[in-house]
Amino acid sequence: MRPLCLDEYEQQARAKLPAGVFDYVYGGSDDESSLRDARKAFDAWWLRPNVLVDVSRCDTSVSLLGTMLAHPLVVAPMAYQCLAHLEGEVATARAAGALGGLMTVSTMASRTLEDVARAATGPLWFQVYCFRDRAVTTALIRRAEAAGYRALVLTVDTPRLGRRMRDMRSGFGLPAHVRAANFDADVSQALATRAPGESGIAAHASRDFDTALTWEAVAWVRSVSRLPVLLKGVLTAEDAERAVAAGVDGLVVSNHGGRQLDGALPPLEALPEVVAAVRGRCEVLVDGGIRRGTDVLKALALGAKAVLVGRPVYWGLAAGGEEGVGHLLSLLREELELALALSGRPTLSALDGSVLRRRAAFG
Ligand SMILES: Cc1cc2nc3c(=O)[nH]c(=O)nc-3n(C[C@H](O)[C@H](O)[C@H](O)COP(=O)(O)O)c2cc1C
Ligand SMILES: CC(C)CC(=O)C(=O)O
Repeated sequence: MRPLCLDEYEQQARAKLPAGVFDYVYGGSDDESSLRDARKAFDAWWLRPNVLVDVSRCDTSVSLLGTMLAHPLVVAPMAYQCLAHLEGEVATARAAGALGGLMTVSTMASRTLEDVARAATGPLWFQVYCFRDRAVTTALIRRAEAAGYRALVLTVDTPRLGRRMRDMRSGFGLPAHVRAANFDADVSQALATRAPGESGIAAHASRDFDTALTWEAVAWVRSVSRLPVLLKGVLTAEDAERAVAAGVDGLVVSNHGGRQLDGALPPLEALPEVVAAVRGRCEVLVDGGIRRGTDVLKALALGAKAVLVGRPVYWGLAAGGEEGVGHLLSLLREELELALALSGRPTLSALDGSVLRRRAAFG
């Protein structure tokens, strides 16, 4: 039977993918406590529905940085999607666009950013990792501009890679048929499978990622491109304040899916302080642990304009390629629409703190 919810896609993917690939996607860093807590944070809120509201039509559409979208479910940037399906990011882009949504394409995609743009049926953002060699980053940004990407998402929580023990144990790296498609072959060689004990992903990151990244990089990215810039990986009011002062167009409240600093607070928990600090001066999005329509509803009620969905998209891709991602995203969109109806809030703009009650008062 076709999966009925996102977690059922995870089960299918677990059965289908090689164990090392499943672990790379599923896993977090160290003890994986941030990975678990991201989910638990949603349970800290109950919903307060209003009844006898006309919910015969519920509207999930939203405008993000000037682009109208049919729903607020943005595909998170995720590397190496050919690990899950031969078409990789191209299949994901087609599925996201068909449903009227937006996809963020990773610097470390396994299809070239131009291939993804050619196949895409909807808007794309380009996720930027800053490399030690700024010329490499500049060249990627120029290519993204030429290919029609609409914004740059600068990931700021990965100056060094978190210690992902699953990948170390399996000696995880890219199999021969998957490559870092935006780069020359030497990068894919650095990423190749290793002996158990060492991760190829970590080896590559420590070779090429800029460990000296500071706020200067934000000004630099803004100076090299006229595209809107979002920062991904902000978790505090003080960093949000600095980001706004630096002129960013958006923030993604994120702890990188629990794959970087283990013990970092759940993004949902960080969201209110970031929203309060931003005071409407830029867009605020959130990711981490979104698995149900009611999770999306809670994130929006706490002030996010949209959410990014990570691992579930990988599971949809593994289970059924473009069709799998399309069905998975439509399940989540339908769950969100039903959650709006049953909470008596027929539009996203009707969502605010009044739909939430902190569960700490319970037991
Ligand atoms: C397999 C995998 C690859 C990822 N690759 C990237 C990446 O290339 N760039 C990036 O900024 N974030 C990357 N992330 C983090 C996601 O963009 C996102 O922050 C996180 O997965 C959200 O949590 P969720 O998986 O619970 O939805 C990756 C996550 C996973 C699971
Ligand atoms: C290339 C990797 C650093 C991609 C990533 O961000 C991740 O695996 O979490």
